[in-house]
Amino acid sequence: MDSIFSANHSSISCLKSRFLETSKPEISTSRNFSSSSISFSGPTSDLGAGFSSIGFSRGAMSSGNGNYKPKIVTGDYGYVLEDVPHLTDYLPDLPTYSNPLQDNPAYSVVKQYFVHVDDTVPQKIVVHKDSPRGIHFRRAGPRQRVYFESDEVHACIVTCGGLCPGLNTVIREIVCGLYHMYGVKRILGIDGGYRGFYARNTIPLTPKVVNDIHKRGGTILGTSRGGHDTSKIVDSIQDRGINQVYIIGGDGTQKGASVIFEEVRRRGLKVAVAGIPKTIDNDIPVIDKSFGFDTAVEEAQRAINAAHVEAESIENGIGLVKLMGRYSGFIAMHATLASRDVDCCLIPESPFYLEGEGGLFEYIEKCLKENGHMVIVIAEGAGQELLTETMQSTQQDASGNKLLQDVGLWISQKIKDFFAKKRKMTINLKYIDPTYMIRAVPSNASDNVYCTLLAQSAVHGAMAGYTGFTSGLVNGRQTYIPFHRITEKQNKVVITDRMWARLLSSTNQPSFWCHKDVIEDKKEDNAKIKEEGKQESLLIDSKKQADGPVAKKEVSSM
Ligand SMILES: Nc1ncnc2c1ncn2[C@@H]1O[C@H](COP(=O)(O)OP(=O)(O)O)[C@@H](O)[C@H]1O
Ligand SMILES: O=P(O)(O)OC[C@H]1O[C@](O)(COP(=O)(O)O)[C@@H](O)[C@@H]1O
Ligand SMILES: [Mg+2]
Repeated sequence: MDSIFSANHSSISCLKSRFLETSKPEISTSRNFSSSSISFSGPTSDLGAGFSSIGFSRGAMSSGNGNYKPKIVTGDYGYVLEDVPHLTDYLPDLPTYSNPLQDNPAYSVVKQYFVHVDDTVPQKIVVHKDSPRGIHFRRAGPRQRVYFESDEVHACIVTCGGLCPGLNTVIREIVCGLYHMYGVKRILGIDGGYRGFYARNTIPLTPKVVNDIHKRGGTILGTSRGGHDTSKIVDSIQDRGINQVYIIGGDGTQKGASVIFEEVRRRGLKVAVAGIPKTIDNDIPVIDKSFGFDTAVEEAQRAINAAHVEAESIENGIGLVKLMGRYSGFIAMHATLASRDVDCCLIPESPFYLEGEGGLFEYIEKCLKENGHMVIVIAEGAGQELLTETMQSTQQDASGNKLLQDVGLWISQKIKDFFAKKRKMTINLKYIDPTYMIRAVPSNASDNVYCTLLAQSAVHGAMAGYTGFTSGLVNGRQTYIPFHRITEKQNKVVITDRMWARLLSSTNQPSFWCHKDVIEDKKEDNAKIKEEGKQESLLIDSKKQADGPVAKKEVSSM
């Protein structure tokens, strides 16, 4: 549990009711439809027996989360479900329909068509005998009852932010999923990212239109940064009569999706807002990994191979490859681990230094002496703190992301200068920058399968009336994750984790860490783990307090 979680006792609303997905949700919570301070409690159809829900407020919400109060359900043994919003949270009287998948010949052999409403997926799977069961997310998949009739649905899809392999596959599978599984015929593509909602024409999408697009890189819808104007976007959604919005994009995009959801809810619209997380940098938290990441790592191998061939063919050859990773070095780390030809991997999370004992130059010299060549992989965000003040950029892109200087060029120059001036040694450095090549390719086979699952999960979720969620893989299972969990922080390589140790032992590079730093960091980690444990018990205690005698009576009357 995050330390920024703080219980808000006044917003606690108890809800105990046996769930039956076949029945219309019973609403037993207080709701305030006109204001944004709704105390969210899930539709009873989505709560398992014996669980209760509790409204929580976050002390520090990331931008785009407005007044949203996380929807928390607690159970025995420290079980916590971070649930996603549902349309019935603010539109309690929505009718339900039986899921058309029941009549779909493709699914007729499936033993169990529908995901059990009680199915949730744990965030932590490594546990001890006495560990509380911890945080869970709702399992994704088709539900027995849906909240939209097929011909009522008017869906739209938008792609935002930087490119990533697999965008077209996700678009294709949303269209085909809606069309073939749910009989939805009206699907629009929004042209060129968020601003396309109000500044461009739309693109009608059918299975025929999207049939072959997964074989192409990029996004057939186009993308952009900036241009998020919430009221214009929601006006456009309302004016066009759109009632399902599929938003594919990274952390910035999901923040944008979160404020769209807030505005839709404030206006009381029957519009499901579903996110599909996209990030080549793999910097979105909670999920196992992002789609396109494997493809990018695979594509990076080509650049690393080229660097290796160049380096080993010439005396004192150094092959330097710059890979993407603004704040997170996952691509560089995985590409290095996959390649085995890399002697040094530099990422934003692991500060390094150039000169002196244990520094980069000393290590390069050692590699050249021992092997006659070496390969270095550097993530674009690595070593930014080493650039001189004049080199450090204050510029931002249209979305407000910091624009980085080319660390690859900078470090190439530094290495050349050092060996020429200080060692009077001739080195041959070849700098390869495949940045855009690794994200402009079509997704590989495993990413295609992953994209399909993410897209279909999003479709099942929206049809089932869930909203304000991102579809994501958690411990190998498809889940629905509330937006705030995706946007509140960035996923980063933890250099005190075993994965980074594996990398260090594979490259034999220096850690650039002194013993004291390691101890300090471990202390910090332990303190964090303790704090997390404390927060989880706090959540459960306040839940028990909130239940009190009234809740007990409700339980016994079930
Ligand atoms: N805090 C935010 N609130 C609303 N919209 C945002 C926010 N941050 C980014 N966006 C919008 O999301 C879109 C994509 O963001 P960007 O950071 O460029 O890419 P990514 O989603 O891949 O991280 C842009 O159109 C941007 O305007
Ligand atoms: O030149 P662009 O399109 O701004 O993209 C460059 C940036 O995009 C990224 O791939 C990440 O982009 P997103 O945040 O859109 O996922 C970074 O690694 C890189 O710095
Ligand atoms: Mg981003």
